[in-house]
Amino acid sequence: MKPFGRLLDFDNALAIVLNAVVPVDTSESVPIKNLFGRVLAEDLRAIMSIPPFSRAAMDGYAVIAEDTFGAGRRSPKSLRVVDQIFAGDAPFVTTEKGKAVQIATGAPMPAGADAVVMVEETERVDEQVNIYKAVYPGANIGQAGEDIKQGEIILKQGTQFDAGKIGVLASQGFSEASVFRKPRVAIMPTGEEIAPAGQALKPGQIYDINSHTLAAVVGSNGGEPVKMPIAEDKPLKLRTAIEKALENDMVVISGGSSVGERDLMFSILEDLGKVLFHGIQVKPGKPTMFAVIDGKPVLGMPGYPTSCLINGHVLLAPAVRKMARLPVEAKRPAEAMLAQSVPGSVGRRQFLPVKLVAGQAWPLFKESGAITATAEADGYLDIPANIDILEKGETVRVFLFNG
Ligand SMILES: Nc1nc2c(c(=O)[nH]1)N[C@H]1C(S)=C(S)[C@@H](COP(=O)(O)OP(=O)(O)OC[C@H]3O[C@@H](n4cnc5c(N)ncnc54)[C@H](O)[C@@H]3O)O[C@H]1N2
Ligand code: MOO
Repeated sequence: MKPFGRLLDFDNALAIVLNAVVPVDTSESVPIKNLFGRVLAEDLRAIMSIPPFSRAAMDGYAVIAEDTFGAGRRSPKSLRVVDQIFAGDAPFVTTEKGKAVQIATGAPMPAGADAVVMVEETERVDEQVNIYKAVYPGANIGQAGEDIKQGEIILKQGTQFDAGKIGVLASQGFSEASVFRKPRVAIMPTGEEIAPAGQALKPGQIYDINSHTLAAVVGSNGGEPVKMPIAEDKPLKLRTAIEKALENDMVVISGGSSVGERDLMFSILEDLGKVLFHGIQVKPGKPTMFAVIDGKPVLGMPGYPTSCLINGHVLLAPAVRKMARLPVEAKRPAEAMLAQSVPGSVGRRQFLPVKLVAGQAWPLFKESGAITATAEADGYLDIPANIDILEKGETVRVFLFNG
């Protein structure tokens, strides 16, 4: 058994982890339908202006604005309708003074016309149209290049695709983009007592929770979770499993991080590489450890599901985001009133899951082994190490898991 020794404070632990992870620098081409959330690997320039041609922004009549000057409800201007253009038609008709062309929203403007009168402001009488409202030049027209100009950078390297940015890409007729490869994060559960779903439990066994919660954290922060088989707590087996997992960009191990007889992780990691810390002044998550092996980061998470998941949010997620080239998540805390008093954990900074109900924060922590606390939680309180008690009714800041 190996005691922890000196515990590191959380900010230092996070800094060590972030310092050791490197952003991926290889890219791949991904079809547009799979681009949501991906990170663009190069600056993208417009190959065409959008709209590519000036087009009607309203259904109505394309006119020479001057012909409508002075038009009013009681003094309409009458123009001769010479043609009709639908969206998708090639622009061929020309408008001359005294003439109008019936036009649909999105149809190319006929040469000569410089405005569109909305159909609501007109009355059609056979070949004539009465215009009841004057329009200024440019009225109700989407000008060519008004949205995007050919040659300009439309999306910068490092942009994360959301719905709007996918739309900008689509405007150019691009069906794929070059994005950074997702960092592959191997997730390795350990322990004789852990069984995979679908397998009957032997006495003393429980189903694997951590590899699934960690995979969700990795996936939602731009990484690709690579699930490894559950490793037995035997030195040789663990060592071989870790070596295999190191084929990926990062390895996250759950369990065996504490100081029990079978908690072998520290000595194996120290043997394979360098353990940079073991033990953080946080609750939950004290036994968390971090090593670097052949330049690859290896994070050892506590086996307890709540400890593992909370530290997944606060320690693993920022590391994955950095590797995936995503911005540091700007945590916007929501203010709430504490619904129950909470004892501090003197000497350990506490990340306490809470549920928000009508502006009140309800503490949910049960014990480190319970998974339901994090399932019900909207976020967590970040309680400093020197707090003895947080009183009911105090205003607290809740860091939302999806905020
Ligand atoms: N003498 C001490 N004992 C413990 C200390 C300590 O400081 N001194 N720290 C405690 C704290 S705090 C934590 S947290 C746990 C962490 O222990 P380990 O990381 O070594 O994890 P295990 O012992 O392997 O497992 C703990 C618990 O979690 C269950 N588990 C493990 N993996 C999974 C999984 N993939 N899915 C679901 N549940 C899992 C495991 O069965 C155990 O019940 O140590 C305390 N002990
Ligand atoms: O540090 Mo442990 O993770 O409190 O349960």
